[in-house]
Amino acid sequence: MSTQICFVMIVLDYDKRFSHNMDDEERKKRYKNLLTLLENSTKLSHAFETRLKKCKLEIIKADLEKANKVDENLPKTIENDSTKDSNNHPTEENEEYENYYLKLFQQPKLFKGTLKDYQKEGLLWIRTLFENGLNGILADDMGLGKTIQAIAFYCFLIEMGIQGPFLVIAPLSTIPNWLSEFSKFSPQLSTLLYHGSYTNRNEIRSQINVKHTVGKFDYFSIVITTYEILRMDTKVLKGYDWKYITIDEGHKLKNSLTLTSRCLREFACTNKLILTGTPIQNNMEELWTLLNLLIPKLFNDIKDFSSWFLIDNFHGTNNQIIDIATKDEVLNIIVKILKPFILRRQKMETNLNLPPKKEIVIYAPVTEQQHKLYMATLSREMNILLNKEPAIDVEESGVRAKRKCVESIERYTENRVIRKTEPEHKAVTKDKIVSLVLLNPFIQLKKISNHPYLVHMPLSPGRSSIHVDENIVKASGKFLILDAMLSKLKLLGHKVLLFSTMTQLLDLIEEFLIFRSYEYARLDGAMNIQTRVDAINTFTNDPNCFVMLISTRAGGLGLNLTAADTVIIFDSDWNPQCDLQAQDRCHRIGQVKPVVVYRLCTKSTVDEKILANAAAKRKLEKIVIGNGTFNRTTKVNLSNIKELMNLLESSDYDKQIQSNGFILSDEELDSLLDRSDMIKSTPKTDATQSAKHFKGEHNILRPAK
Ligand SMILES: Nc1ncnc2c1ncn2[C@@H]1O[C@H](COP(=O)(O)OP(=O)(O)OP(=O)(O)O)[C@@H](O)[C@H]1O
Repeated sequence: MSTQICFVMIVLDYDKRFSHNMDDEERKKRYKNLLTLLENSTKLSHAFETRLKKCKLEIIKADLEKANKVDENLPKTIENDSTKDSNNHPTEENEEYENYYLKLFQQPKLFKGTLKDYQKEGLLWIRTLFENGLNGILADDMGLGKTIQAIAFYCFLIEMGIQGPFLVIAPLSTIPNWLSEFSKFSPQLSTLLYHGSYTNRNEIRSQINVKHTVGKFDYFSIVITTYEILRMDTKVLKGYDWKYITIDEGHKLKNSLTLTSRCLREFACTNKLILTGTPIQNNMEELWTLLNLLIPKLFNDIKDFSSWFLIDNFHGTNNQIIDIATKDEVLNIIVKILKPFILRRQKMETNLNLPPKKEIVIYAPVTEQQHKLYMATLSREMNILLNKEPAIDVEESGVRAKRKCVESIERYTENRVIRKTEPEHKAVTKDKIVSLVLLNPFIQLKKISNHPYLVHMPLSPGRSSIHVDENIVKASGKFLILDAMLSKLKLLGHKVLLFSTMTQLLDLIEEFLIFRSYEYARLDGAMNIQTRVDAINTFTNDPNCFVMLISTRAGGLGLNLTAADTVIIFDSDWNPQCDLQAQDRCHRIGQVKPVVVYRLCTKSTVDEKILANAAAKRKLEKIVIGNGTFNRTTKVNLSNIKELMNLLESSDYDKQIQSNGFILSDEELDSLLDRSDMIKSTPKTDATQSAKHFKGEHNILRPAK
């Protein structure tokens, strides 16, 4: 049965089930759209896959020829394509035939590195879309070199005589990385950072249309700017005739109503590439937003998309989710439609041989102070919360309350929900400050689960700064665990990335690190580009710099921090993709040691709720893009119940550990920090390149003898 007939049958079935929600006209229109999408997508997928197979075959042949072992049995072609090529490409009877496909797979000369094979495939994919007048989402796992593939594509464009101007839009935190990757991998190309004050930007603009020459090619600088500047300067920037726009960390566009999405829509440039390691963050609408921006003709109606895709609620049981996902095979069809426009390779599918990574959840105990504040928040006992009752004063646990939390809650937090919420109660006394967020008790509970000082901060006598002594550790279960872990991690020579969603908490951890005399660097949203670069350089190059404190939202994107081999997620983000972004800062190309991610969670508190919510949210990503859905080798069948169940049941963590008391025993600590299981399985770091990569597949392509 042809795909189309099969599809029509599915559609008819679908028609019956959902007819009650739509009028006839509307329904017909949507099915027609879906049909057209599927048809176009299938053609495009086929075109790319055929091209890729031919390239691979020619590489193998060239490789074998070089080794003087030409195999007579090798087929001349792998597809029974006609000798005519509608795109005017050389055909197999043409002498240039082999060279053509070999060249297709060569990296541009202006690119001064060595692309890995999967990156060459990526380049070919971007090129195939471009040559078909289409755009796409390069969604490779974080750290596989999306930046490099985009840079190589700019090199390719310039070598093709396309002069630009070209634009890269990226979050501020990834700008230093773009600049350094351009200068490392295409040092001959000129880039222009479009950033700074109004006057600065005015000056920079005069250089956008200045031509440069490299070899025999003329081109304009590659302009690099941030989302923020794009929003501020849309009017002027849309006036340029951009030939290619790359949007880094595209998941930040979130929905079509965001200012950045709307600004981007005003740009005339049709050729765009979105880079994101986490294409599905919360729901399918976000993915649609990206596709609508890139291919508005195909993905033009959000209602279509949401009417086909009915499984955005992932809080049901796995069986319920599977029921919805397999009904009408809609999921399978949607995936086929999306396939040509999304390329995603996961680390384990590449031949990079990255060292292993494991993730351990550590359940921290609740201290007495935390418990009292937590219970008081739940029952809204104002006396206790306002610290009018000596029983919960920090002095109770032996701490002499002394110092002051200077800043108000709003300044500290990056969570939008919190930012909007004014603290309902705030009282500063001689020796402490009490800050309560009673309008949203959930936030207050989250703070208490992390550290009670976020609610009750002791002040230094006569000074407006926090008082730090042993109690900064004793007051919080997570700090007790952190303290024990850090001293051993330091002894063992590890370097640590420590993430938190709250900058107020980072302040507190910073006080603790100073108290314990650990050297550290810090990266948060309030820092400018240069301070960020300095912090990254210090952490990377100074062997004594032990910890890098990073705010999850501001510093989790696009950074390369492979000097660390340990990640501590002090408090989890509501969006699990943010934590995944965070941990992949050090599990990426360049990492030579096994990586362990420790996620701290305070037992029996909202922390557990956040983790459960994160697990539910990841189900969407698991079944839509999990297990190689958008690579070019796996043939996933998302109507297969068993496959779906396996995906849904796959655990997000390798191990869960619960501390039995307030102090970790030596054995507990040793078992927590033990990496011997990983060292044994650490693969060689030198990945084998070139055509050897394809030889496994070569056997599959060979006709049976
Ligand atoms: N072919 C290559 N040769 C040498 N280094 C490489 C190559 N490809 C990638 N790298 C290095 O690997 C690291 C990760 O690459 P990059 O930052 O581009 O990943 P990414 O996929 O964009 O990650 P993220 O999603 O986190 O932004 C960088 O340090 C980069 O220089």
